[in-house]
Amino acid sequence: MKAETIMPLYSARAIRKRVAELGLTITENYRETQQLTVLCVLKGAFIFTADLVRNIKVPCTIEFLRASSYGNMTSSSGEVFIQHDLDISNKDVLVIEDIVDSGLTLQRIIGELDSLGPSSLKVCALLDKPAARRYPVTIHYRGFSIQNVFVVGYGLDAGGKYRELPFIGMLEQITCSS
Ligand SMILES: O=P(O)(O)OC[C@H]1O[C@H](OP(=O)(O)OP(=O)(O)O)[C@H](O)[C@@H]1O
Ligand code: HPA
Ligand SMILES: [Mg+2]
Repeated sequence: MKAETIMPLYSARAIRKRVAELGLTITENYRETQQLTVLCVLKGAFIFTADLVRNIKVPCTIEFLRASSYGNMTSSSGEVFIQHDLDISNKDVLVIEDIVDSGLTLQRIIGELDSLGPSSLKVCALLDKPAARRYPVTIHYRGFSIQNVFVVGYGLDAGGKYRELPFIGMLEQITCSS
């Protein structure tokens, strides 16, 4: 029998502190911008985006894009399903991701958004897993760099579970004798 445990990695307090720092840096870098388009990548980035935008002191328009490739698995299916109804022509766009793992999702999103003619396109990711990267991508604002482990909480899921946790933890599967 398999059971799951979660080993805490970043507490709610540590996340709050880092999100505030990111907000300050982003505010500084966009201080001349009239209206920043913040693009939340659903579902994983919904909590991070909600917290981050309250730390960005520049007028924002919040938009959403749906990207999915993991489904119920802990490794990428290799295909990314993307859905949106964006009009970002001539807009300053900041893409918000919860995690960049293989890089496939972000690479596909950037390809799609580039074709829509934004005036600038940058990426903010809470978590970066550089050891897992297979598709090169640029992350302009990074919360934490983590090892090659599967993490959950603060928006991140495993098969749809654990998004609601206020902290980020490593998912561990243990085999129990029954
Ligand atoms: O760098 P990659 O290997 O592509 O992995 C990163 C992507 O995978 C997760 O999305 P997922 O497909 O699980 O959808 P979800 O956000 O709805 O959970 C995560 O939220 C990122 O968007
Ligand atoms: O480590 C992860 N956790 C949750 N979702 C993910 N999607 C890519 N990597 C991860
Ligand atoms: Mg997921």
